[in-house]
Amino acid sequence: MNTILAKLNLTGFARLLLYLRPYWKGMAIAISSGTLHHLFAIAGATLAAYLVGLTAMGGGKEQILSLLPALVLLISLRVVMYFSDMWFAHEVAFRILVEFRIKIYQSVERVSPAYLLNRRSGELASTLMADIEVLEWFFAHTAGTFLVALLVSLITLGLLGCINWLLPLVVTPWIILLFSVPFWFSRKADRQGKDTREKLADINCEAVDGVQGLREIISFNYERGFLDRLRLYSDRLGQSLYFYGRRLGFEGALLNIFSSLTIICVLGVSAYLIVSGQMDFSWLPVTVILSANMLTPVLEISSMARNFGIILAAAERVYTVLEAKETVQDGAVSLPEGTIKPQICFNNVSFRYREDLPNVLNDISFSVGEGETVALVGHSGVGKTTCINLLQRFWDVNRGQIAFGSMAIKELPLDYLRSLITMVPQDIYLFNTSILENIKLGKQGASREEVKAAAKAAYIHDFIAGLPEGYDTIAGERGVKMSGGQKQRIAIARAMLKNSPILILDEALSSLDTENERLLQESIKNLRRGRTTLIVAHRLSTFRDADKLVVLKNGKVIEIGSHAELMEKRGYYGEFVSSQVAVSG
Ligand SMILES: Nc1ncnc2c1ncn2[C@@H]1O[C@H](COP(=O)(O)OP(=O)(O)OP(=O)(O)O)[C@@H](O)[C@H]1O
Repeated sequence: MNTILAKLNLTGFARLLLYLRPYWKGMAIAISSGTLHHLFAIAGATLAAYLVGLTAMGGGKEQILSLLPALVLLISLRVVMYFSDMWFAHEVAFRILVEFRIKIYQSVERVSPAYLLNRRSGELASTLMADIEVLEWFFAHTAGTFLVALLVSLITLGLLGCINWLLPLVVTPWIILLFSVPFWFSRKADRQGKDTREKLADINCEAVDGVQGLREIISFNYERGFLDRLRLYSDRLGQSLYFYGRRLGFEGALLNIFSSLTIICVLGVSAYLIVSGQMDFSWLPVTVILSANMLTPVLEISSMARNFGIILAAAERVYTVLEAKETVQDGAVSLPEGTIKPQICFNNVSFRYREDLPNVLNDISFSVGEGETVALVGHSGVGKTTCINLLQRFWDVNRGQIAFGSMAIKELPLDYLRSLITMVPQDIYLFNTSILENIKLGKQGASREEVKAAAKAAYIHDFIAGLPEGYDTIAGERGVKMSGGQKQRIAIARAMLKNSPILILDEALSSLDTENERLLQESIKNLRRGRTTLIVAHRLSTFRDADKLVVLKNGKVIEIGSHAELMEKRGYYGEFVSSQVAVSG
């Protein structure tokens, strides 16, 4: 759907309207109910006006009483139709918004993590929540209302024509004028709408930053500085909204003037028709009521159209996420024949993050044999994390190849590739659900017993069992209720359950206390058993334990060998270890 929309290059509203297609039945009911609601309202008011005219002209009591039930019926029908209009229009709108939210989330997943690295979480949150919310105006109150206004205007003009042909002739230009007012300012409205959405996203970004960095803000006494920033962004939003509101006010004033002039013209023409004997006086209230009621949906749509700028800007921001391009293409559709050898081979790999940036990796080659543990070693920024990003195909190499045995990873379906790899990152994310569910992320259908076995192997079972609610304890948002070491061991239990042949460990930079460190090392040892493991290593204890070390410098592999071999060589690695020992103490 997204690619079709992009190919057709349909602009703003036409693209939004395409999303209504699957809901055409609900929309048809909403539009019919909306039209009937307005028509019953007009008919009721017209009948009431006619009765007033009749009474003023000294009409018969029986005739007036005989028309009263019809008036009650029209008012009741109007209420029922209003209810049905609101119900169906909102039902359709909210179903589309749910679909949009899911689609956006799927799009973010599809293009992650490269996409997320270039965007602030507040900006994405703003699109996911606020921008989508704005689209509700369009789906619930604009698309159908526009058709209703058009239908009601045409029907009412016909009715006025039945009273006298001059009346629709006078009213039509005003209706066209009222419809067209928002379009006179559409360029300005689009520009202002875009600006306010951007300013709103900026302030959302700041707010999210403030919540995420609250600990730093408090511990560095940055409250005042942060509040100043927040005020600055609020002022910018306020200024943008001021200009937006000023235009809205001006358009609103024009709409008011034109609608008043419409009624005055109708009154003037009616007076002329009565004086010239072309219309009976009893029709005067009817013509006024008819034209006033006809203006209601027209003004509704014109008022809505004044917000088109914001709606379009929100829609554009939603499309930007929906149509974001994947950094890597999932070319392969079928699984490879035979089994994949869990042997990692980097063959002359070169890579840069962007065309305009220098290479991060330069012609690097190394391999990790089946069941072997290899540690990537080197100073900060040398490209260790980049290697593991490329292995998971978050980005594709610019030159060379990464393969499992002889099978290039590019030839594997992405889902399959990622099912072969388990990553234990530095920064562990625990969801705000039970510890059981958090561990089960590794294997969603796992039984309680399987989860317990994994937790035991990760040396975290005793800790969990000691909690008042055991495995059903809520881990807390971002896992705040646990220590760093405990979170890491939960992540290791997760990885145990996933049971993939290839393991990537991004070793945490900070050291743990002795007991936690011992438990962590034991659990990692269990996890590594029988798996091909690539570690981004920071600690000497990890370098020593690895079967092989790949030493990186300036994006190049400069030494490969075991700790003992490299120490004996007294080359770059020897110097690196000495610097590490010096730093640690
Ligand atoms: N998304 C990105 N866009 C542009 N440059 C990046 C990106 N990610 C990393 N880099 C750059 O690539 C280089 C290698 O980064 P990488 O994270 O791989 O280093 P590292 O060896 O893992 O460092 P550390 O030990 O500090 O984690 C660095 O110069 C970094 O600034």
